[in-house]
Amino acid sequence: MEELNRNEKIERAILVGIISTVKDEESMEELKELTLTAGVEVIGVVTQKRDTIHKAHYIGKGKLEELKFFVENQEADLIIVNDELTGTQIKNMEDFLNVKVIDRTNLILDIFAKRARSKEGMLQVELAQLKYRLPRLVGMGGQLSRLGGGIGTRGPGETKLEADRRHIQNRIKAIEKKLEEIKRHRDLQRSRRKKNQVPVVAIVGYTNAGKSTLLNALTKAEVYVEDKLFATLDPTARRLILPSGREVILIDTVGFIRKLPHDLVEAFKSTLEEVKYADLLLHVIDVTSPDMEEKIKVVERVLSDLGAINIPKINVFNKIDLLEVVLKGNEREVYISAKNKIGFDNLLEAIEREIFKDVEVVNFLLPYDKTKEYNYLKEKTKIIEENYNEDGIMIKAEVQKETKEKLKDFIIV
Ligand SMILES: Nc1nc2c(ncn2[C@@H]2O[C@H](COP(=O)(O)OP(=O)(O)OP(=O)(O)O)[C@@H](O)[C@H]2O)c(=O)[nH]1
Ligand SMILES: [Mg+2]
Repeated sequence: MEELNRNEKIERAILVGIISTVKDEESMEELKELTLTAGVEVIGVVTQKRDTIHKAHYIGKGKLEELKFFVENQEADLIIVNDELTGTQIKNMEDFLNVKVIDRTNLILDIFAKRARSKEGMLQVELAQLKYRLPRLVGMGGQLSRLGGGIGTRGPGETKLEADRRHIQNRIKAIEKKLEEIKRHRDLQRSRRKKNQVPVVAIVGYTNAGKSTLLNALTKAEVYVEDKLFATLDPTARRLILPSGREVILIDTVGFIRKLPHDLVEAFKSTLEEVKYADLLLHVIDVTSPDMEEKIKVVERVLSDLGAINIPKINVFNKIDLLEVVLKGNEREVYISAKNKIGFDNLLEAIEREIFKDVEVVNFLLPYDKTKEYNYLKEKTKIIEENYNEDGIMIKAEVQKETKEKLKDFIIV
C-alpha cells in the first residue's frame, strides 16, 4: 500500500525456475506468492527442465535467448529466479538480458525487510542482507546503489568495491554487537520466566498456516494477521490461562518456508531460540494446502536445525472450516479452525495434558510460621483444598516434581 501511495510504478516480473521434480513445481507456485507478497506483478513464468543449474547463467543458453525475447516483448522490469544465484550468475544474466535479476533469497530478504517492525527484527534482516550481499558485490553490479531505485546502474570500480566491502564488514560487526546486547536482555527474561516456572508454549509452522490467528483467538491479542507470507517477524508472547486455571506463556513465531535463506536463519537464530527453550510446540498445519506433507517436513527440518526436535509437540491441523470431512484427532493431533474457534476445547486439553503430565496431587501440612513456603505453594501450584487446623494449614495441591522435592519435609500421607 505504501508504495501505491507514493505513486510508485508496480514492477513487472518474469519468474524463472528449473524444474527437475514435482517439488520444484510447487516451489514455483510459492515463488509466485512470494512475488505478490513483495508487491510485484507476475507477468510470466519461464521454466526449464534440467537436472542441474547452469554454472554461468542458471538456465541454458537457448532458454536464456527465449527469455530475452520474452523480456523485451513484455517490457518486464525484472527477472526473479527460484534459486540462490552466485554474483557471477546474476551479472551474466543481467548483462545478457539487460534487465534486473534477483534470486529467491533476495526476494525473501526484501519481504522481511518490509515487514520487520521491532528494532531487533530490523537489525536481523539487515544483517542477513549484508551477509547475502558481501560475496556478491562483484556480480551485483549496481545493486548497492540500485537500492535507491534506478534499473541498470553499472557496477562500481575496484577501489569503490574495496571500500564497499569494508563498509559492509564494519556494519556487520556493529549490528552483531547490538544484537548480542538484545540477546542478553532476552536471556535474562527467559531465565526469569524459568524461575517463575511458567511453562512456555511456542506456536511454530509454515508461513500462512494461521499461527497468529491462533494466538489472537486464544489470547485476544491483536497480532497482525494477513493472507500474505511472513506476516509475523517478531516473536510475540502472551499469557494464556488454561481451563484448569493454570497459566502458560504462548509465543507466536516467524513462519518457515522451503529454501529459507541460510543467512536469514542465522540472523534470526536468537529470536528462534525462543522455540528451542519452549516446553511444548504447537505445530500449526494448513490442511487446505495441497503440499501439506512437504511443508510439515520443511518445518521439522528447521526445528531439527534449531535443536528443537526433541521438544514435545502437538500437530495442530488448522482451517478445518474449509474441509467437507470431519476429522477426529488424538493426543498428539488436533483439528481446529483458528478463525472460527472450532476445536479449541480439544486443543486446550491437549496442551494441558502435555504440559502438566508430570504433576501429581500431594498433601502438605505447613506450620503457621512457614509463610515463605505457603506463599510458594500459592504461587507455584494449583491448590485444590486448604484446611486450617491446630498444627498448621493442610494443603492439597497439584505440584510438579520440583516443588514436591523442595517441600518434601512438609508432605503428609
Ligand atoms: N478459513 C480459515 N482461514 C484461516 C484460519 N486460520 C487462519 N486463516 C487465514 O490464513 C491466513 C494466514 O493467517 P496468519 O495467522 O497470518 O498466518 P501465520 O501462520 O501467522 O503467517 P505468517 O506470520 O505469515 O507466518 C489469514 O488470511 C487468516 O485469516 C482458519 O481456521 N480458517
Ligand atoms: Mg503470523
